[in-house]
Amino acid sequence: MKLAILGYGKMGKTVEEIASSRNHEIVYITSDELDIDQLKKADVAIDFSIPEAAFTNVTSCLEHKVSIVSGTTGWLNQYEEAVEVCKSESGRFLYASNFSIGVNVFFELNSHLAKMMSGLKEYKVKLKEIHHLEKKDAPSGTAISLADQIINESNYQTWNHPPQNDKFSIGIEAEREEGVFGFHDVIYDSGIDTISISHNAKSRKGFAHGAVIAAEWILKQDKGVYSMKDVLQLNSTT
Ligand SMILES: NC(=O)C1=CN([C@@H]2O[C@H](COP(=O)(O)OP(=O)(O)OC[C@H]3O[C@@H](n4cnc5c(N)ncnc54)[C@H](OP(=O)(O)O)[C@@H]3O)[C@@H](O)[C@H]2O)C=CC1
Ligand SMILES: O=C(O)C1=N[C@H](C(=O)O)C[C@H](O)C1
Repeated sequence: MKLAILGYGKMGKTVEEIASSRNHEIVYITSDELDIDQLKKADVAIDFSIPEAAFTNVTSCLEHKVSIVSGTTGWLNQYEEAVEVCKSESGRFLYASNFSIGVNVFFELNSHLAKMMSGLKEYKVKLKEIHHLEKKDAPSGTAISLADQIINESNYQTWNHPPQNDKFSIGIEAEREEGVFGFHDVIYDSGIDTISISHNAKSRKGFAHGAVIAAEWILKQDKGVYSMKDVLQLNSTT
């Protein structure tokens, strides 16, 4: 495939490495405002940029008939608007807060566990994420996805960062530590015991690999808005 990389930072460079190893042609790389003539050389673009640029990058791709896979976090207040642009432009758009296969398995576990725990009122859930010092947004997009999944399966109504003392809110703690690629912990605590599930990324390769797989996959699909669940077709028990 002919690939454009939007955002040539830590993730953009890892995407370049993985895409090249899978023999894809990288036709455009930018860390700045889009050059539309360059962008139009691509079949598909992968965006790992910054929260302030993601919406424009996504919608510009859709308007110029370039399929778009975005992993940038911190811009989801504009996600529904991007979905509308995708529909009106008859484009192909896939967003994921986390592209790694391991985290997508973890998402399935999280939903299943939330459903099991929803009747056990003695447990209170909280989330913890740890990332490297350069991360711009907090809490992480993945932590927000985990919280939204729990809300869908339980009586929790919202999430808070930093955590608040509210029984209907899921507290999310975010720590920043040098060299951490991405750690997420879902913790159910009672007076008797603690149950927790966690995911720890050992590098950025899993995120980039998932994004390249998603880009390969989306080019075979009809117009539409997709998620990693569509790509991976994980066999969920929920
Ligand atoms: N969904 C997932 O699986 C994952 C998502 N992420 C998310 O991806 C994003 C990027 O992460 P990361 O690579 O670590 O961050 P970096 O800060 O290393 O990279 C971001 C890059 O975007 C560039 N940029 C700035 N403005 C634009 C623009 N208008 N168009 C395109 N690029 C631009 C920056 O350039 P400059 O430095 O010159 O400003 C920088 O090179 C974050 O939101 C992060 O949370 C990260 C890992 C996995
Ligand atoms: O910024 C990062 O590094 C990461 N961001 C994503 C997020 O916000 O969830 C995914 C991953 O945890 C790494």
